[in-house]
Amino acid sequence: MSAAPAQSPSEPNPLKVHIETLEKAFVGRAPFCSGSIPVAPEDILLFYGKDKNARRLDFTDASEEDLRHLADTCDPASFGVDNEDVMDDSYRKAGKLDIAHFVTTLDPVKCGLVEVIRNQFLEGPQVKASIRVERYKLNVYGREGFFKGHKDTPRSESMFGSLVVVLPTDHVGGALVFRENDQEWTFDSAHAVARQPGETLRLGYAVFYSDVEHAVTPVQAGYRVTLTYNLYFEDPSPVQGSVVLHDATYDKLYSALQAVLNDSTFIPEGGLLGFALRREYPVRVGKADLGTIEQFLKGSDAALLRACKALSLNASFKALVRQHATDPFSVTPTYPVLCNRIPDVKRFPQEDWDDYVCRKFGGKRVAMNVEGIGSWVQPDIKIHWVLSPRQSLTTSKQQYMAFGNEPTLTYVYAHVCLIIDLGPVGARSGTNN
Ligand SMILES: O=C(O)CCC(=O)C(=O)O
Ligand SMILES: [Fe+2]
Repeated sequence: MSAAPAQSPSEPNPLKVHIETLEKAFVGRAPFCSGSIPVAPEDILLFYGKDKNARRLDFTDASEEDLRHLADTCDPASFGVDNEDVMDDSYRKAGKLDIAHFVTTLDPVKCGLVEVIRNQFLEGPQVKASIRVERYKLNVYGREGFFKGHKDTPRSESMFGSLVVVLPTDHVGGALVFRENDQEWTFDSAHAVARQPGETLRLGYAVFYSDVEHAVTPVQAGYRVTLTYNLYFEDPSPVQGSVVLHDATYDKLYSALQAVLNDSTFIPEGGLLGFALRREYPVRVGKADLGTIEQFLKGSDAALLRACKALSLNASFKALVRQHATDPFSVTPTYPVLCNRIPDVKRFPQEDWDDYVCRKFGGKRVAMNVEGIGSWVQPDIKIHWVLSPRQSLTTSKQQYMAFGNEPTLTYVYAHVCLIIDLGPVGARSGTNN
């Protein structure tokens, strides 16, 4: 009888290789798309004002004087920190008009922007989802106007994205910058709308998931005028539609999961496979069950769930909650706890925090590296993380204190995980793959 060959130190660890395969497959498209689109002159008329004497501005030939009048009519734009409206021109220097103070002839459906959202931004069955485009604000950035990095405040569970339309005015600077993990993308919107005499008028646009950090760099000359819209899924987005649409991320994830699960050396005894979702999701403060998340998944997160369903895997959404000690030196460190819902941890006891969360919310302590944890504390479960959560999730005020474009604490962004409970080889799922 020959002994099983010992693994040499130079040989890659097969579990690690499989985990890396899954991680690579769980990469979707960039979290935004941008460009320019031709527009008819009659579609870029603006009527604005705060009293009976509204003014008409035609963007086909707006003069510097016209734009200055618009800028002077604007209110200084604030931004939201928690539920406070903060005015701080080291963070945002711009003028804004609320929807009561302007109307435009621009129709995002007629001018082709909704088509762009479907064809260039959404993926898989969501291409067919019905989308609501809600007019939100008009912003004017004069010389040295800017907006530092922020996420757009979630306004409901079904809000998935933001649309920024840059009107055709001569200006320099004011690029939109998107950041995610270690990546950064720049959309030079001034260049997108610049035109030589006789050239067609064009609108600049950017569509992005509203939980993506974005910023507007300083305007160096001219006026940059934008219209912003909030984007919602009108109905829960179809996870499995009758029409089969090509979805490259889904195909990659399906094949990778299938290949990995077919390998009988991959977690042969069964266990938990964890994916921190790529995007964050709006949850209502104080009513934070994870029930609505499935309906409004974005990009590669939606593809992942579809692939799990197609393979009949037992997958569920969970929140990984970590203790946030007000004074980390005064409490004993605890393991993070995996919960079925998002507990409101604000008033939890600091000592024996994990016991409390487990008891009250049916949570399970997860074996993870925690500095200073005593060997007498035992975790309840181990998760093989394909993508481990970078941040914890709580509803504590500090955790949610994020810079948004609107002061509100009705909805906040939550980090959520998808956990696959894998059976042993031969009984991986409901259909024994
Ligand atoms: O004006 C822009 O380009 C973006 C504005 C923005 O991010 C916001 O209003 O939240
Ligand atoms: Fe924004």
